Amino acid sequence: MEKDADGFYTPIADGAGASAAAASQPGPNSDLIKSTFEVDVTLADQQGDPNSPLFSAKTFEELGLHNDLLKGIYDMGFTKPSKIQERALPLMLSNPPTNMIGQSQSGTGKTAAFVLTMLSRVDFSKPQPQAICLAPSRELARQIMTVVNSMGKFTPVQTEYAIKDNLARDSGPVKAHIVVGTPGTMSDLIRKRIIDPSGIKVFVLDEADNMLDQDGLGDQTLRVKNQLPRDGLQILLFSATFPDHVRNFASKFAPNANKIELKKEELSISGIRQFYMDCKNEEDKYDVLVHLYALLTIGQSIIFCQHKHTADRIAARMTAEGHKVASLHGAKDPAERDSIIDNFRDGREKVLITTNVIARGIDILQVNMVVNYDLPLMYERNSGGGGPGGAFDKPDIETYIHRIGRTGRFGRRGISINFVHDKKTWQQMDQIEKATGKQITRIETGDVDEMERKMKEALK
Ligand SMILES: Nc1ncnc2c1ncn2[C@@H]1O[C@H](COP(=O)(O)OP(=O)(O)OP(=O)(O)O)[C@@H](O)[C@H]1O
Repeated sequence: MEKDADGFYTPIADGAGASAAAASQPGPNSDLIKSTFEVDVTLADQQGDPNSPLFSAKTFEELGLHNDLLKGIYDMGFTKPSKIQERALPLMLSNPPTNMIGQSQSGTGKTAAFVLTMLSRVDFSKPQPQAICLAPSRELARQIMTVVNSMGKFTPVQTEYAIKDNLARDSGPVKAHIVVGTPGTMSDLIRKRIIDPSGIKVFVLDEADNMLDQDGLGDQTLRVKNQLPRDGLQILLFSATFPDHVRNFASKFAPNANKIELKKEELSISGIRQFYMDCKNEEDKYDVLVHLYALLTIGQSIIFCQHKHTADRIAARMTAEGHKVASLHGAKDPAERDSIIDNFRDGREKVLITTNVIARGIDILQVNMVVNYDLPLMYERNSGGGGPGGAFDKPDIETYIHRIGRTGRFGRRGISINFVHDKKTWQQMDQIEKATGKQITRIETGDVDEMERKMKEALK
C-alpha cells in the first residue's frame, strides 16, 4: 500500500458493477426478498471482486487479531474481512499505536475495524476505562455497544454506556474497560470523575466528520479530547464522508494519522438505486407517501423529514388512517427512543418516520427502502432565502449519502426515493445528483403497479 502526495493511502475502489444481493432477510411472503442462501452466494461473489469495497485479499487470521476475537468474529457469521477492515486493521494494531482517519462507504464494516482495535488494546486485568468511543446519537452508541459485546463475547471485556439517563449522578467510578457514548454525556461523566480518563489509550470517533464539525458536535467532542491523556493516545476517526471543511481539522485532531480515503465519485454505494417522485405540492407529498405504504412494508423502510414536527404529524395522520408506523426523533425521552428503535430493529415496526437523528450509522439489514420526504438541507448564509442573512436552502450532500446508506448494507440491494414538489426542491435534487455522480431516476407517482415493477426490478 502506498501513500500519495497528501499522505493518503491508495483509495478504496467502488463496488460499481458488482452483482449485489437482493434485499435482505425477513418477509417470508414477499417476493422481493431473496433467501439468505442467495445473499450469502452473491456476498461471496462481491467479496471476491477486487473492485468491491467488500473485497479482501486476506483472511481475518492474517490481520493479527487475538484468537478470542477471531472466535467472536466467526461467531457473528463474518467469513472474510472487507476492504476497510483489511487495510485499516494492520495499521491500527501495529506498535507504537498510530492514529487513523478511515473512510469507506456506508455499510462496509467500519464498526468492526475500530471495535476490534479497542478490544485488542485493552488490558482486561485492569478494571478501568481504557478505550472510549463517541457517536452522534444514542441509537448509534447502543448499536456500537452491541458490536463490542458480540465481538468481545469470548473475552472478559466489561463495557459501560455514557448516554443520557444511564449512569446516576452518584454512581461510583466506572470500572468498565470500554465506554461508548455521546459527547455531551461522556464529557460530563469525565468532569464528574465518574469516568477516570487517566488510563484511556484509544479514542474513537464514529461519524467523525459530523463529530468534528463546528456546526455539529465539534465543541463537545473537543471538550472530551481535552480531558484525555495527551501521551500515547491513539485516535481513530471513521466515516463514510469527510467533506473538505472538516478534513483539515480532522488531520489536526488526529495528528500524523494513517489515512485511507475514498475518491469523490466513490462516496455512495452502487447497490442502492436512487429514484425520485414528482409531487404536486407539499400537501401532495403526504398522499404520495400513503400510496407507497404497501411497498414500504414489503421489507422495512425509513422516511426522513427535516423537522421533528413533520415526522410526528405524518406519523399521527397515517396512524389515524389505519397504517402502522412509528416516529423517532431527538425530542422524545431516552426510554421511548430506545423502545422505538428496538421495535424497529426487531421488525415489530416496519415503517419508521424520523429526522436526521438516525441518518448516520444505523445498521438494520432488512431496511430496503429509504424515502427522503424532505431532502436534507443545510444552513447557507446569505442565500437570500429568508431568515437573517441565510436559510436552510442548500442540499446537505453528506447527510444525503448517509441517509440513503441506511439501506444496501454490506452488499445488499436497496432503494431510495426523493420527493420533489417545486422548482427549488428540484434544483436541490439536481445538485445532489451532480455531487454524488449517481443517476436519480423518475418513478411515475400515480401508477402503483409501475412503481412496484420498477422497485422490484431495482431490488433484483
Ligand atoms: N467482514 C464482514 N463480513 C460480513 N458482514 C460484515 C463484515 N463486516 C461488517 N459486516 C456487517 O456489515 C454491516 C455493516 O457494517 P457497519 O455497520 O460496520 O458499516 P459502516 O461502514 O460502519 O456503515 P456506516 O457508514 O453506515 O456507519 C453490519 O451488519 C455488519 O455486521
